[in-house]
Amino acid sequence: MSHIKKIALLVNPHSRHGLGVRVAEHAQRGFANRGVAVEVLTGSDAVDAERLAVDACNSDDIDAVVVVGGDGSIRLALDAAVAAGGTTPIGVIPAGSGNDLARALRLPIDDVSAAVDVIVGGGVTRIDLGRVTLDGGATTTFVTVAATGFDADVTARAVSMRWPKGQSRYTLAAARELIGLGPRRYRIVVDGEPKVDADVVFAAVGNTRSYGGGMLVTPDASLTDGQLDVTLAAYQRRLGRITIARIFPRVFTGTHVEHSLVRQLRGARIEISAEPTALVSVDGDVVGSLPAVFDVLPSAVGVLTAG
Ligand SMILES: Nc1ncnc2c1ncn2[C@@H]1O[C@H](COP(=O)(O)OP(=O)(O)OP(=O)(O)O)[C@@H](O)[C@H]1O
Repeated sequence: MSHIKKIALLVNPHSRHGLGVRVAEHAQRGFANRGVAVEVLTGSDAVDAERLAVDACNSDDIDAVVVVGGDGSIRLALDAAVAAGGTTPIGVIPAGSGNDLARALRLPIDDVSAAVDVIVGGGVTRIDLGRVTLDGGATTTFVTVAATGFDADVTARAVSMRWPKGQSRYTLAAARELIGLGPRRYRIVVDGEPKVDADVVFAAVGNTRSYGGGMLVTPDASLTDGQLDVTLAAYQRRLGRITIARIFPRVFTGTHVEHSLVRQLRGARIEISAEPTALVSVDGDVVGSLPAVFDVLPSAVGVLTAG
């Protein structure tokens, strides 16, 4: 018998341009059919949604907080679970644009009934969270990938575009950002050891393998290893734009890491600075700029997964 008897369903009505509401109705029927009681929570904004999620995690009669939304909403619920002591498991009904956490955990995407089955099954995997500390001390957690430099510039541009949808939005945004591409001197320290002092195009710090809807930027990252994976691309003045234009599409398959200008690092604490500075985005939201420290909160929270 499942121990999931009552859930709080945290719905982001704005995820994937409003799709979240319909997905939530479908999920509610699924839970009702399986005898699980549902309390629907819809915040008036992201801050209100996180407050509701913390209250639900602290409530004795809620067995899990289930998110209907994308990675931004999931991060909000995971933060709430950590704030409430990290014992309430988080379920995921994917309804975002990217759904990269769901991909990493092999959760059903575009199959609400199957996602409900996973949640009712009650299996829990404890996962790591990433954390960014910006200059001045402000912190933000992330669940998928923190991007800096060219790929944060691409993210910033892509999220501001209404068209096209899906991965082609990133390709178009990348083409536009290539026009103004220049080198930045990056210094990267991994677990106290200086590793990089070079002209770099981008450095991404991954908790999951993919971001942006399956782009395998840190293809060997694991949610359960207590480490963060870094992928960076060196800048070569002569080859700059052409090389990046060649490397970038290979991110979709993860084969970019085989290119001689691309390097991978792994550690629990990554310090990155750049001259000139570069944007930092986490889970697809721009949060500030370098310098920043990226570290891991190992096994911080439980997510409902199959088996
Ligand atoms: N009730 C709410 N009202 C307004 N904003 C919300 C609410 N709940 C969550 N949000 C915010 O909306 C943003 C986007 O939501 P979400 O990640 O669910 O969808 P998405 O952007 O379509 O998907 P993805 O992150 O996979 O690209 C997140 O940053 C999240 O914090």
